[in-house]
Order: sequence, then structure tokens, then C-alpha cells
Amino acid sequence: MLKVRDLTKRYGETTAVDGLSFEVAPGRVTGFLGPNGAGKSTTMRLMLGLDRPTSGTALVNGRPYADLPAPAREVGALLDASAGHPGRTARAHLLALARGTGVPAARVGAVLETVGLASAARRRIGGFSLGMRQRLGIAAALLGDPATVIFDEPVNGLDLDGVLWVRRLVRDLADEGRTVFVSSHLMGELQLVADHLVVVGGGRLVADAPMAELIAAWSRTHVVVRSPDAAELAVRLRAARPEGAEPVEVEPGAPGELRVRGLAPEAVGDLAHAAGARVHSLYREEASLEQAYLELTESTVRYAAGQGGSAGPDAAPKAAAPGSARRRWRRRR
Ligand SMILES: Nc1ncnc2c1ncn2[C@@H]1O[C@H](COP(=O)(O)OP(=O)(O)OP(=O)(O)O)[C@@H](O)[C@H]1O
Repeated sequence: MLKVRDLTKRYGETTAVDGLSFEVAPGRVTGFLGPNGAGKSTTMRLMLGLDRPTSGTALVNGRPYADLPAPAREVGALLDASAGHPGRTARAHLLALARGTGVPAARVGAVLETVGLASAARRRIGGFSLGMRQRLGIAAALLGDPATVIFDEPVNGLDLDGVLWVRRLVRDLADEGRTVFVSSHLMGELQLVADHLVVVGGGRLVADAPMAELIAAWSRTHVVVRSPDAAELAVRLRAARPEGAEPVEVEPGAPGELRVRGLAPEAVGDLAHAAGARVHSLYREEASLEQAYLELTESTVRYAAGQGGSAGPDAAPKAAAPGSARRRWRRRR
């Protein structure tokens, strides 16, 4: 179980984490989603006591990491796959870690088996591919058989087999009742493995909800209509009130184009006909989740890029992302 409350971390002028609060529950995979520089690694480092928060708290099983009596048994992490002396064998590396953390040496063979590195146990880490290093990092995280695992971008650099293996592993770990917290900057990746998502942008919380709820909120389809009479048609469409449905939303797209939510293509066509508006094309478009997520976090990225990081609680916009996906998300909550 992981819990952060009002967590803030500043590095000089840069606010890497800006008042984050959320919880990560056991028995499910929680995805930690955000573009590069959103503050994911910093949050994970704070959870693991590798850095001190400027303010707020990060707790593992109700305690700061530094106060855990047997940390290796409570939480294991993959933060940086390049860890480990290149001249050491995989087995020697894990044995040293086991000794340093009070974990029985017998666990080394077990975790090498789990991550598929048993046959490479006596090879030097220096000769490992990125995928093998990633597996070794995961082996190290699992050494203490911890109830909570934290994986920072675990599929980075993996080939397809490796990616499929990580997906299976995180699912199995959650099914065993563990708390599983996995970061990625790719919505598509987390969509395949996570039951719940915590989304950050510019160090701030953008969303914290079950995956199914976010998919429902973010993947609303819309109808695209192109018409030389778009202005008149927009007035007519906005006035439509389909019974029992949400109000119709009409946003301008490219010149002469409208993007309509809340009406089927047939209804848009009928209303255009009734209004005497010419229609040159009409089709339904599915918004991809990746698109919605990028829209949600886009303004926070631009803000951070333009300001060298958010400059403080008053300087940053209150709503993390004022894009239309953000408005839709908030309205549906
Ligand atoms: N030790 C540090 N000193 C100064 N700035 C830092 C430090 N660590 C992180 N930052 C800054 O804090 C912000 C958040 O970085 P962080 O690495 O946590 O983001 P992230 O979401 O994990 O992105 P990425 O996937 O690119 O690592 C960035 O602007 C980064 O440059």
C-alpha cells in the first residue's frame, strides 16, 4: 500500500512534484501515467526514501520508507536498469543485494528463475542486453518477496517477448494480492496492464480513476461534418436537445469543419437537411485514448517547458489541463 499526501519536491526553480495526493491499493495494477518530465520518477524516488520531499509525505504501508523495519520485504523497486557493477555476474550482484538487505541467499535462484535469467546467472552484467538488465532489475526488486512493487518504465528497451513478459508478470503480482505501481509515458502500454490509473502532468494530479472509467470518459466518439454553411449548421446543432442525452457539443475543427459530440451521424445529417445546410462530408471518428491523454497533459508540459518548470503553487494554472478532454472528464465526474 502506497500513499502520498500533498507531496511537493522542488529542485531550485523547478517544481518536479507539485502537491500530489493519491493512494495505490493492493491487488491491482496501478498505472502511473504522464509525459516525460511530469514528475513520475521523482515521486517514486520520494516513495523509496531516495530523496526528501520539500513538503508533504510519501508512505509505504503507513510509514515513511526510512522507518520501515524490513524495507526489502515491504517494497521492491525497479528505477534504473543500469544498476549493478558490469564486472559482476548476475548471481553475484543479487547475492550482494540479498546480503545487504537481510534476504536469504536462496531467494537469488528463485528470482533469477522468475525473470528468466537462470541460464545467464553466471554471466557478467557488462555483457547484458538492455532487456536482460531490465529483467535483472526486476529480479532485484522481487528479491525480498515484497508486498509492494514499484516499476519505473519497466518495458523501456524491451523487445516484444520482454514486453509481453512484463505485462504477464505485473498481472500475476497483482493477482497474488501485491500492490503494483507501474509508470509509463505511454497510455497504450498502461491500457493493456493497468486496472487503475494515476495521471500526472507538470508535477500535478490530472486524474486518479479506474481504467474502465477513464476509457469511458476519454474515448467518446464524435461526428465530423464538413459544410460550406458550417456557421449556420453549428447554431442548429447546438440547439438540438436529444431526449435523455447529454447536451450536444459542437466545436470548430479545420475551416468549414465541425466536430459534434452527443449526436449520431444520421441525426447530424437530418438536422443539416432541415436547416438547408450543404454537407460535403460526414463521418464518425473515434478519439484514441492516447490522443485524449496527450490533450489532458499537453498544457502542463507546455507550461513547464515555457517556465523552466512550474514556479510555485500560485504561478501554475489551477486546472492542470484546460483542454476539452479535461473539461469532459471533469463534467462526467
Ligand atoms: N535531481 C534533479 N535536479 C534537478 N531537476 C530535477 C531532478 N530530478 C528531476 N528533475 C526535474 O524534475 C522534473 C520531473 O522529472 P522526473 O524525472 O520526475 O519526470 P518523469 O515523469 O519521471 O519523466 P521521465 O520519464 O522523463 O523521467 C523534470 O523537469 C526534471 O528535469
